[in-house]
Amino acid sequence: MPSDSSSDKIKLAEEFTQAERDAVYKAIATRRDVRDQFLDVPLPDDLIGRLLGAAHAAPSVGFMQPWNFIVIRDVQMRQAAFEAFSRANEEAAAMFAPERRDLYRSLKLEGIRKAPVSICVTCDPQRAGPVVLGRTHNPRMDSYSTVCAIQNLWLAARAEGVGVGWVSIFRDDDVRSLLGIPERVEVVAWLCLGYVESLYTEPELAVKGWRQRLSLDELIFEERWSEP
Ligand SMILES: Cc1cc2c(cc1C)N(C[C@H](O)[C@H](O)[C@H](O)COP(=O)(O)O)c1[nH]c(=O)[nH]c(=O)c1N2
Repeated sequence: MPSDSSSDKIKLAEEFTQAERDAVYKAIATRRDVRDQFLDVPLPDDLIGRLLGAAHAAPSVGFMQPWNFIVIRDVQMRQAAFEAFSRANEEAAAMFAPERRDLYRSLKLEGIRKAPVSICVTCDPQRAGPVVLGRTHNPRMDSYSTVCAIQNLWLAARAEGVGVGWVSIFRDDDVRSLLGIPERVEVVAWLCLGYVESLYTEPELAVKGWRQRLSLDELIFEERWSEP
């Protein structure tokens, strides 16, 4: 006989039709990071609102909800962010071994000016006071929570036909001063959003020979860490 808790689980599974389950996995499998495929078409405010609603529904440590979302449409702001990216990207290129550098330089790693909207996602470590349920022994849990919000937004955007690109090639201070973000607040992500003409079916970095997807089987351990 199944225990009460396992029959409850089975009931919960019935709340999604097979088509709804398929849709969730489809969004996960076909979500891509978008750099260059953005269309010059504005995103409606209500759509942006739904995406932010999805982000705000994310789990967070101690229900801290440490995120803020700075919505940036202004062309000059996006141009300034692009210039900050370009400076950081030059520094980044120099860090790769010479044989990788040309390939690195050939990659398009942002869509800041092409995408009509950027959203900077931040994390306020003071949102819920000095002691937070679940964060007592690892303060990074607030950043992890914010990343959960970003992933929710990213998947919801895929279902809405909106591309998202995460740009992290910035000096932190450049983004902070551009957007007036206080020192205590962490800059977690600069996201570029827009309708897209098409999406890669595989990660663009894999298609362009930068790095391939790892085998999942090799990443799963049974019971204990067991590196070969
Ligand atoms: C935290 C973080 C930061 C970045 C990224 C992702 C994440 C999670 N990615 C996107 C990344 O390259 C991409 O997710 C992988 O290559 C896998 O491709 P898909 O997302 O499956 O298309 C990314 N891409 C890019 O072109 N410029 C960037 O600065 C970043 N930064």
